[in-house]
Amino acid sequence: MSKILEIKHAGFSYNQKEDIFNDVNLSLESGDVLCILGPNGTGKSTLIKCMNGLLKLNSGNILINNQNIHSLNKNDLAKIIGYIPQSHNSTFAFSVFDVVLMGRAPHLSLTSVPGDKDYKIAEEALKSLGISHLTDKTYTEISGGERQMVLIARVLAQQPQILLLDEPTSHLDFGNQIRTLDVINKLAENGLSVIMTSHFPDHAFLSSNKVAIMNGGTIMEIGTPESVITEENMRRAYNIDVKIMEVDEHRKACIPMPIK
Ligand SMILES: Nc1ncnc2c1ncn2[C@@H]1O[C@H](COP(=O)(O)OP(=O)(O)OP(=O)(O)O)[C@@H](O)[C@H]1O
Repeated sequence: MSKILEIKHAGFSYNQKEDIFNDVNLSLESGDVLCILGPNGTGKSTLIKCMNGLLKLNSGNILINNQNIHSLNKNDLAKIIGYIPQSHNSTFAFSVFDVVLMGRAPHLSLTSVPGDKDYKIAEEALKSLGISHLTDKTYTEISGGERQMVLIARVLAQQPQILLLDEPTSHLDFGNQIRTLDVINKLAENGLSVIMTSHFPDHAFLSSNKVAIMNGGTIMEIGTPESVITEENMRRAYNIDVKIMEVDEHRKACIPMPIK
């Protein structure tokens, strides 16, 4: 299968002195869900920002559909890549529906306005996440978790080929975390490629076919969830003991053990 995204020997530094990461290599095919785990401050969000073209690598390349990311203009990139940052504040009192409808912007020309098709796509995005009841609410007056769901709806309305999600479940209640992972799984079944960062190895077991652990300035391990989320790798990455348990024949769970 052809690679939709490829990162080759990527290195990045904010100040040209200390590298945040070096020699990062990974690739994504249509329908892949890659979960990036790793301790705080190891560069997961920075790498996601490089994949979105917001930051420029110091070394190496990022290819989107075999084209260098920096050869694509902003609008073309927005048609291919949807991105939800770790935190997002809006000071404008848009309605939830308008926020979701804004996801259609890359598909409209400078002079056109959203049409019936765009309205329908925005409605469907809200419905697929079970949040149609928020449609007429004011975005600045809903909870942090509700806002996170609305941003996911907006990025779904954008209909990208690649979805970059920086800790997509961080503000969500237990049920909405699992429902969001389920939506991600369904989108991937339809060919969307997803890269998400997470602090929950179990979320990778639930929704990913690839896992990478960022640690010590590079990708420490990459592969299937079963091969990467091991007791030894979790100890190396997080310096804690975990037990990997079989929930059933298709599912494992990562249980943290008390610190002795
Ligand atoms: N704008 C910036 N300027 C300078 N340094 C930064 C900037 N943003 C992040 N850093 C530094 O880069 C390193 C990696 O940060 P990053 O946010 O990518 O880590 P992370 O793995 O996503 O962390 P977390 O799991 O805590 O969200 C950290 O040491 C951080 O302090």
